[in-house]
Amino acid sequence: MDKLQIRAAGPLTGDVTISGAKNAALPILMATVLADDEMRIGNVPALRDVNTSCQLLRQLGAEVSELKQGVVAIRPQSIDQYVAPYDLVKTMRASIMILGPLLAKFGRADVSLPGGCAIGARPVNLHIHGLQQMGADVVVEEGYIKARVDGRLKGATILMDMVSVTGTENLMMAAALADGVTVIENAAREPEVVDLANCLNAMGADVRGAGSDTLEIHGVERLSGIHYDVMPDRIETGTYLVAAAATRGRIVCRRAAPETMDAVLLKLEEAGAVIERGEDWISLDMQGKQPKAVDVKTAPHPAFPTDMQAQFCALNVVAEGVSRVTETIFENRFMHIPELQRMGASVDLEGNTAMIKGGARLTGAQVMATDLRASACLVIAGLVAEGTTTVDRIYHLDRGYEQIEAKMAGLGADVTRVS
Ligand SMILES: CC(=O)N[C@H]1[C@@H](OP(=O)(O)OP(=O)(O)OC[C@H]2O[C@@H](n3ccc(=O)[nH]c3=O)[C@H](O)[C@@H]2O)O[C@H](CO)[C@@H](O)[C@@H]1O
Ligand SMILES: C=C(OP(=O)(O)O)C(=O)O
Repeated sequence: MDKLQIRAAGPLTGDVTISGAKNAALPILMATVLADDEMRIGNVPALRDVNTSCQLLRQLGAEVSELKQGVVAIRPQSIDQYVAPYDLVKTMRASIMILGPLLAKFGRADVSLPGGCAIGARPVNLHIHGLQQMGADVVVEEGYIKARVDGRLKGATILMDMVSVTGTENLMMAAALADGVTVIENAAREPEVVDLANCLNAMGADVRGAGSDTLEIHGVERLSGIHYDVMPDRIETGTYLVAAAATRGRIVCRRAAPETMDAVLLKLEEAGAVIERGEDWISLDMQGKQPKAVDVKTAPHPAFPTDMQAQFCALNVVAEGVSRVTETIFENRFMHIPELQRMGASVDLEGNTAMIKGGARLTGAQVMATDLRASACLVIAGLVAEGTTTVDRIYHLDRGYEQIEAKMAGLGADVTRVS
């Protein structure tokens, strides 16, 4: 199993090119099922989850090209299977987003229940309930969600009990081909939801209100194949910016989407970073100074994203001062804390809050990645620790960071992959 070895190499400096967003690419790949002809998706990151999605589409019978220079072509016309099996779904929770498109287009879908994962239980009751409100017959049997509808789904008014990103996306995709108008209230406002809505609209859908908490989707009878480029990854961008801040560095993120990152950029400024931004770039300069500790509380967009919480824990551990990091989205998203403690971090966990005493002198250790962003947190800690840090189980990292060693090397970091 691959591991990453990290040795401190001073402040990160230079330019890094940001990849397409995992969390936008995955729903958009699932949305290709809805099209009547070929879809070409660009700016697709070469990630394990993207491979899994392509494998899933192939399993359904779609013709899927190899990913070349960020472009994948998908011909959904040959789909003749409607089952997302456990073996694929267990490796990628986002597979649940095949449920809405398959059901809307073909009237049937059997999708394995994703089950819990390291960061929490992550139920999918809101996805199921919304489809039932649109007239689907849904049962959970033998570990599978089995959904059927005779003819088209029907437009409905759906109030989401909680803000759910993939829940909103699943129902938006289903509603795109439904008969009538669907209103989704308390919808997620994440930029990736907007990117999916833009893609659907370019295919001929009529989705209104994306980016607000109320979506109105006027169902259409057919959607066509188009070329669509996925938005830049705001979490990857944030991760490199935090890594630069922790090492007192100075970097520029190219092909980024600054307008999607307000909460994170504000926190970095509070930590003492000088941030500048253009249309598609963000620069960060710590001017050689130690970062200041910042309090963080995660919440749905536009508040601070849970997918950046672990990276800010690493920053706060080496920053000046004390901080509180509160996680409100997932019940078990502090698996990185015990690993940071093994490297010398001073952190007390009290319920959903980490109380962090900054200024730690971290030392390299063997640590275990338990989920995607926890892995990124440990890489950042390794960049400032004395000695060698070995991060095990980096298959988590490969779900979300394209060519992390090469990108880190381009910024002067000493990060190598060992088998
Ligand atoms: C592929 C993708 O886009 N993943 C992102 C997506 O995950 P995902 O869409 O799975 O996360 P949700 O927004 O659905 O989860 C938010 C909260 O709602 C709860 N919930 C959700 C659905 C449901 O049916 N019932 C329920 O109770 C969850 O357990 C969680 O506590 O949004 C998360 C929150 O920003 C991010 O961390 C993930 O990176
Ligand atoms: C939790 C994440 O992803 P997923 O929903 O795919 O597990 C993430 O991107 O941090």
